[in-house]
Amino acid sequence: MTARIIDGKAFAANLRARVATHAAAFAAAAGRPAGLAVVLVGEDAASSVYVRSKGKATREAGMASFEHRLSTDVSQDDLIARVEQLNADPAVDGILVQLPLPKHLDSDAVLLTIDPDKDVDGFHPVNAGRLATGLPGMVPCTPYGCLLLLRDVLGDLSGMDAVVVGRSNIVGKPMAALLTAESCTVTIAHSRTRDLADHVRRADIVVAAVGRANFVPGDWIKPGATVIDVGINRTDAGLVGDVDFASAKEVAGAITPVPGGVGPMTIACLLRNTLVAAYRRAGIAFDDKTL
Ligand SMILES: Nc1nc(=O)c2c([nH]1)NC[C@@H]1CN(c3ccc(C(=O)N[C@@H](CCC(=O)O)C(=O)O)cc3)C=[N+]21
Repeated sequence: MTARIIDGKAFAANLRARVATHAAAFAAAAGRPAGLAVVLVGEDAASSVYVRSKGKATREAGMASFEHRLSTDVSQDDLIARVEQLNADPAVDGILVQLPLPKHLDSDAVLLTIDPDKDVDGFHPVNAGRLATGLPGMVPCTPYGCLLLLRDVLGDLSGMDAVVVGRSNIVGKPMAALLTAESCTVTIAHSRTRDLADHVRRADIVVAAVGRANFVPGDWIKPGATVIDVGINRTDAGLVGDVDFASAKEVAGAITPVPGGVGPMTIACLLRNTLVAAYRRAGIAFDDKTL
């Protein structure tokens, strides 16, 4: 059996087009476009490219993009002052502080400063708590993008066995919370998990987010399972995921490629979250389940 390759790039393009339609309606209703502010500290080349492509996607969706570039040696106080300025700015609906930050900065303290209702990354502990308790809030972009792909492939996820490999606050933990809310039976596996292969072999859904190239081999995958690969690892062989794609695609029912899988969904969901934040802040009704 050879797996269906899940086209995250096409799905994300479709989602961005739908966001653009709603963003135009928002601008007409609110008398201003939805706005996303991205704060980039330092000159890291990869981050710079990434921030530029986010700005482009934001404008293409009919939203305002505000880029704030700060010097590598910016002080903690000055960075926090910048975030507070964006919290107070009525034209800004979403704030994203590009991670990782230079080592002299305390990213937890910076993330705590972001107004939770403008926290389009969903990284603020208030949003983690809202997600864990089923309250409306901002959901982290990458796990939400994974969920949209899973629903598209599988429909109702209720009762399925899911394994999330990786327990980060950015992907693993919120992914597990989302799958639990979909009534999956969720296992969170990590570097200390015993008999990891056995856990993965039981899973109808495998989400790999460990940050290690080709970490999950095909012979761990249950035949027909749906495999979502969150990893983006730069190797001599190019960009590869956390799943060994060549062997896994021979066993899985469906699998995301790297690149072209989860990555493009992350950006599309960032735009989606910015629109949701804009509607909530403006007090205009919007059914965010349609996005
Ligand atoms: N506050 C914050 N929020 C983030 O969401 C955030 C961040 N910081 N720091 C960096 C990481 C990385 N990240 C990616 C998003 C999309 C692709 C993406 O679209 N990748 C494409 C192309 C990859 C390529 O060719 O380089 C793909 O997978 O097909 C990659 C990486 C978001 N991040």
